[in-house]
Amino acid sequence: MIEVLVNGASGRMGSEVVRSVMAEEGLAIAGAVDPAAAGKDLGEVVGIGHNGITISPNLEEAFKVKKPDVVVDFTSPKVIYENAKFVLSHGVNMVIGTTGLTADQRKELSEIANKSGANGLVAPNFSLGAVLLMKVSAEISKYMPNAEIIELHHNHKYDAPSGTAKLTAEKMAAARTKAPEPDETKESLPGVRGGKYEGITIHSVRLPGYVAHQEVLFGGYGEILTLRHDSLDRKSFMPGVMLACKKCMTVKGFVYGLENYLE
Ligand SMILES: NC(=O)c1ccc[n+]([C@@H]2O[C@H](COP(=O)([O-])OP(=O)(O)OC[C@H]3O[C@@H](n4cnc5c(N)ncnc54)[C@H](O)[C@@H]3O)[C@@H](O)[C@H]2O)c1
Ligand SMILES: O=C(O)C1=N[C@H](C(=O)O)CCC1
Repeated sequence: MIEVLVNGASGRMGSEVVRSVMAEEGLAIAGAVDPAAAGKDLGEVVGIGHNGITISPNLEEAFKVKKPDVVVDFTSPKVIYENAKFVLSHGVNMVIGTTGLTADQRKELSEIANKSGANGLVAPNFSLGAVLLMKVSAEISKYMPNAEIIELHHNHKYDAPSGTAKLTAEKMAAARTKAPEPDETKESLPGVRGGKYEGITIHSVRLPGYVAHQEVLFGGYGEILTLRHDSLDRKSFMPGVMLACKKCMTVKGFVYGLENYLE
């Protein structure tokens, strides 16, 4: 049995992960951390009834109770780097869904993991559809380098652009064989054209009602190709998270993107 600790256990994603781990063959809950629900019964917090597991206030306290095989982290861009340093330096495998780690931070975490022997995955999106959207977008970029990304999320999201939009743009820019043509527009309202990653414009929409959605628009000679993915429910991320909890036990190293565990 793989023992999983869920960090951010009372959050939107964390509570879904707790319920999924409990239902998943081969996985068990080793512990849960969330300062917002510390001292409370985990089962009651995630809505499945009393289960006798008390939520810890931080990782240090949780590791004193039981050191897990894997930590799954869905917390906040504000705390993820410190969380990951703690977990990986203790030689514990880590599945990171929290967005906001920079390339430099991922490199440092990889070095810490290599030293301690821990494995890890950073995946800005665990839904299969979103991973496929990124893969196909990179392929299309070889032929249609002029592209814009529109990502649409709920209004409680902390960061912009989304981690998914950033990884999509990175993959597209890396796959391109020619530079996109610049547009001739001058903004009369600052920011109205969105942000740019290597010539790819990213627009971030935040509205109540959305979960997680992304469009990639490619412009060509008299034609437009539009791709769209919609996560309509946080359940869409759960098969990917469950797979990652299992794969990180055996796949060596610290990797970026769920595709590393699919291929
Ligand atoms: N990779 C994916 O597929 C995916 C999917 C959805 C969300 N996300 C990302 O996951 C993160 C969390 O999203 P959410 O919607 O669940 O947020 P949320 O605000 O609902 O939940 C975050 C939880 O973390 C807790 N927390 C804050 N600081 C903590 C700390 N130091 N230690 C432990 N817990 C702490 C909060 O109390 C809260 O309960 C965001 O970065 C979001 O972008 C990724
Ligand atoms: O709800 C969020 O926040 C999400 N964040 C991810 C991102 O930033 O890419 C994607 C899934 C939902």
